[in-house]
Amino acid sequence: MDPSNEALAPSGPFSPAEREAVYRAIFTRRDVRSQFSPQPVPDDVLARILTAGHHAPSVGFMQPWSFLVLRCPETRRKVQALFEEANAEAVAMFPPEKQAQYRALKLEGIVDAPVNLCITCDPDRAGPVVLGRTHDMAMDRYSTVCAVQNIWLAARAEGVGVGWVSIVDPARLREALGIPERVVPVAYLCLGYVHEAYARPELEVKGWRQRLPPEAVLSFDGWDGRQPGHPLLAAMRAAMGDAGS
Ligand SMILES: Cc1cc2c(cc1C)N(C[C@H](O)[C@H](O)[C@H](O)COP(=O)(O)O)c1[nH]c(=O)[nH]c(=O)c1N2
Repeated sequence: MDPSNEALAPSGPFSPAEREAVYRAIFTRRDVRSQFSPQPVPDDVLARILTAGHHAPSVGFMQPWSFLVLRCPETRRKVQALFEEANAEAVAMFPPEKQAQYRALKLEGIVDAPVNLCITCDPDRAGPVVLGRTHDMAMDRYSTVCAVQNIWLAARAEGVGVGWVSIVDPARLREALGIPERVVPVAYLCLGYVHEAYARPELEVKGWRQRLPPEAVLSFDGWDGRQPGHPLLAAMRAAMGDAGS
């Protein structure tokens, strides 16, 4: 018998209530920009959230992430200034008729949120040849994003909102935080307790963009395999209706 079999543990479905809780976290998770309470996020709560991140899947079990916890107001003000600069460039990239709407959006909560996280990816964490990264070097970044998603969902369950800010020049962010050249800043997140949040994405509420219907994202047996009458589409539509977001 394979001795590693002894490490197996039962892995059946969750109870209905547990399953509901997981889906509730998924469907009520929001990108938060404006509703942060200044109430500090205690270390034990942050530890649970970060541990969820550290238990994400990763290519070759590489665990390429680092979690930089940023509480110092001065550091966050520096990043806020980087955002302001990048955002002024960003607005000019949109068609003229979208620029006023873009300007009216609040796209970060860097100093409003009591804690920020910068989540980085170290491509050298597990040596030059990594199981599973042999044919696509981007797999380490994808793994880091899995950690981000775990953090986002765990935070939701804790009543902590998360906002991802990507309107920052990555090289300047690296410099501001003393991140080595080889390390990639993947995500900059603002975290804080929230007492209310949008039921649907804020960009949808504010008319920027709508959630796509299932037929826009589903195909069968290849890229072009559209099947408009497929029962999976109707079932997904119903599930999206139940999710209400
Ligand atoms: C990689 C990445 C990067 C960003 C985002 C998300 C992700 C995944 N989002 C949040 C984004 O706008 C939001 O997720 C969608 O609008 C959907 O809304 P919910 O997350 O469902 O609330 C985001 N939001 C924002 O206000 N400023 C930003 O710079 C970014 N950047």
